[in-house]
Amino acid sequence: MESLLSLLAYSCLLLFPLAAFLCVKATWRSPRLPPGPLRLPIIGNLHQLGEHPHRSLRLLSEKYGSLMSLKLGFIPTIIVSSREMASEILKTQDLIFCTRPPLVAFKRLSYGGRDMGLSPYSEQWRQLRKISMLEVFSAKRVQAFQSIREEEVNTLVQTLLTQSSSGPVNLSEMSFCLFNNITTREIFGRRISSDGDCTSSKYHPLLIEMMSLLGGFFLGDFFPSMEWLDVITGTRARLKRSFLAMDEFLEEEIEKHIHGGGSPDDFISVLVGLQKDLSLGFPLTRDHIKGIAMNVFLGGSDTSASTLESGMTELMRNSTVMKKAQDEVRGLLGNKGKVEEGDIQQLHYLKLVIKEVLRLHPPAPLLLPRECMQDCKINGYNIPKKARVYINAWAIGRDPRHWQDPEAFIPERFEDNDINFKGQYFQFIPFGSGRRMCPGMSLGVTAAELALANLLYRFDWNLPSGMSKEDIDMEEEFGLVLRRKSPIILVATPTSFVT
Ligand code: HEM
Repeated sequence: MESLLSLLAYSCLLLFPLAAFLCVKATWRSPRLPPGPLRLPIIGNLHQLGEHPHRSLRLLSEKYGSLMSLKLGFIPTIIVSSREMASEILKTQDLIFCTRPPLVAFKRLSYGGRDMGLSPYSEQWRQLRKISMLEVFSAKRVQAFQSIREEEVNTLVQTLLTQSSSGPVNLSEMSFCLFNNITTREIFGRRISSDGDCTSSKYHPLLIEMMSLLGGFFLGDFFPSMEWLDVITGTRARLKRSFLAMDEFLEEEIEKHIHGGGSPDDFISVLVGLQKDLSLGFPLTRDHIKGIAMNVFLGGSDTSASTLESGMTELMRNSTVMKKAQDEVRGLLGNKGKVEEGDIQQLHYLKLVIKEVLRLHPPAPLLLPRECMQDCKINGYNIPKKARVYINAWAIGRDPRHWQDPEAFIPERFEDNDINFKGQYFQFIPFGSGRRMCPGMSLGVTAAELALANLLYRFDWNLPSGMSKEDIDMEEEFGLVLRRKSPIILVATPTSFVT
């Protein structure tokens, strides 16, 4: 009986994407579109809008305008694809839009609203964000982790030296491994895998599974009255299983820290220490600590890995840019042997390359969803309370009204202007903006810059034999975080600078 119900539920699920696709297509072609924002009677979720929702949504927005209003299941949903509208939502009316929707996975992974990244806006959330910004994500803490980043990048280089002699290397996997280790050392004071290899760690598949669940499809998110279907399809059980495995791991780590383990600077030590601080204004519970640790674990690895992976991919396609970036770092460092963080400030072109990577390949293409807290108007359009809001940073970064030759990889476009990704230039918002802006920006960018600089300084890079740059697969796989569909496999040749 149970398997029959599962079969029925899965058949329904298979029909949803089709229904969504047909509905979008049908309305798209309709000559009788209502004036104002487009209303599409669609069923399903963003993932059903085609394989690359950010791409499909851009096509739709080019046709119908920079603010689209959809009905996803029973949920009014707004998609914003212009700099002006993004500024309106993330700056002018940020207070109305700074909450997260109560998605099934968000509720579970936030410990029922006790974390920072996935919880709704509340006075308690405000306090938690304030404390985290001061104690966990501060410039002082970024500085304190310098040696972790340098050691881990050095481990990557050593792994590359060993593996490069026996053929092409999987740089996507290595980059994921690098940031996984940096992140876990920052949180727990220890890496969770052996040197250069994270695929053998039991937490590697867990992290992948959790990321997939975070960006995954739960019927309850679109048809709240049909949440029971997620039980039948098994997605709820999957979520519960992964959450409990992660929770057990976090519990063990916190216990170790309480009994003197970890390192004094790691996030868990800092948060456990803060529990004794009576001036916080609210009790910092173990669930809060686990919630923040979970945020960093999930938000810190994939995003930075995606930046490095996209960066190397673009450089392989653009040999002039690659040469210019390599000349810069090699010219500056000479025979020093390795790039350290103190050198990065002088690598101006490398910084432009990272900006261009984040413009064309923002690791979170639709940011994280927001929810409208009260009825309001955006540029004359009525937005209902509880509407779910996605900001298409991917499309905004490619908007021809603000970027010349937007699809081309040209780091020089950032040369003679102040445009940066710190949330003031709404044509370029890979980290979001406003109250919910990414707090890990400096941690992520500093590590990605250091890793890229070392890869360019210490190795020459080529495609595997028989492959030309036109063969590089630029397909991106959609999830909460953007990753390449095929890993980037390259031949690394150590230079004489390597020690
Ligand atoms: C290149 C690297 C990264 C990118 C592109 C990135 C991007 C983002 C984006 C787009 C958001 C949503 C912002 C919004 O809703 O307006 C976000 C939120 C967040 N990120 Fe990052 N991120 C990166 C690295 C990191 C790192 C390294 C950490 C932790 C160490 C981190 C932790 C978080 C957290 C906790 C939030 C939730 C903030 C909140 O809701 O208050 N991120 N990130």
